[in-house]
Amino acid sequence: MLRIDEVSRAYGQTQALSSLNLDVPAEARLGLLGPNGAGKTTLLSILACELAPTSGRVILEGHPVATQAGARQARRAIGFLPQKPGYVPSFTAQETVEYAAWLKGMARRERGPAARAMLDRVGLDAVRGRRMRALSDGMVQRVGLAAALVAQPRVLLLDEPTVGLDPAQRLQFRSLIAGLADVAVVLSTHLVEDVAVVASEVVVIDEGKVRFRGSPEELAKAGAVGAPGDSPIERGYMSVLAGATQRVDA
Ligand SMILES: Nc1ncnc2c1ncn2[C@@H]1O[C@H](COP(=O)(O)OP(=O)(O)OP(=O)(O)O)[C@@H](O)[C@H]1O
Repeated sequence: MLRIDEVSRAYGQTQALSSLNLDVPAEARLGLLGPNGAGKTTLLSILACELAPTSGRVILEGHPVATQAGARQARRAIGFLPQKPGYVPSFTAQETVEYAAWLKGMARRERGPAARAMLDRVGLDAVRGRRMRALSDGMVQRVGLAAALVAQPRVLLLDEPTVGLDPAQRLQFRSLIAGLADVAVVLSTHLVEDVAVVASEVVVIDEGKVRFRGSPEELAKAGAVGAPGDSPIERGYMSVLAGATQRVDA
């Protein structure tokens, strides 16, 4: 479905990603775990075709995304909820999602009904006329999800979507993601619990490289005796970061 091939990205002297390979199969549920600065946002922005790699290729449904026009086209197949999306505070929830539909090139007559249907799907039908500035953080995040899904993408990329949400909002958002069908999902997070609920496969990245790829159960098994952490998965994650375990078959 979506694949990156030997992708590197530098910002000046900082090497954010180094020769990274990753494939996202159709209907994948991929949790991307990594500490602050690991390269998660850079990786998702490249997968979303919003940021060009310094070297390497992005391949969508078998076709390399080689030009700016190609990237624009690819973005229609990809829904992206960035870590810090910018919204117009005076727009209503409905207008925000319709605007996203316009950016995706949807026809005028389709935008209103599609936005309404998507806001309904994320449980916000009752507040679709409310302005963005009057919504709670959890609601804003769900509007962002509706906007990312409005053009029915085949891949959905979510960059740390539960940061800043309270525990109830986090649970609600996670169960929304877990319930999505017909779309491949890549969710980046540094919260191990997000992965446990949402992902059937986990990729751990650190210092711009893939350190581990496997199921949440395999990550749990990777926990070294005495590793820090509150759960088996967290102990596995900490062990991978400490270099005690390495399993990459990405
Ligand atoms: N625009 C930029 N200019 C310079 N350096 C950058 C830029 N964006 C990211 N970096 C650096 O690249 C590295 C990877 O950053 P990135 O934001 O991709 O990591 P991350 O895993 O998403 O981190 P976080 O969990 O803190 O969001 C870090 O060292 C970061 O400081």
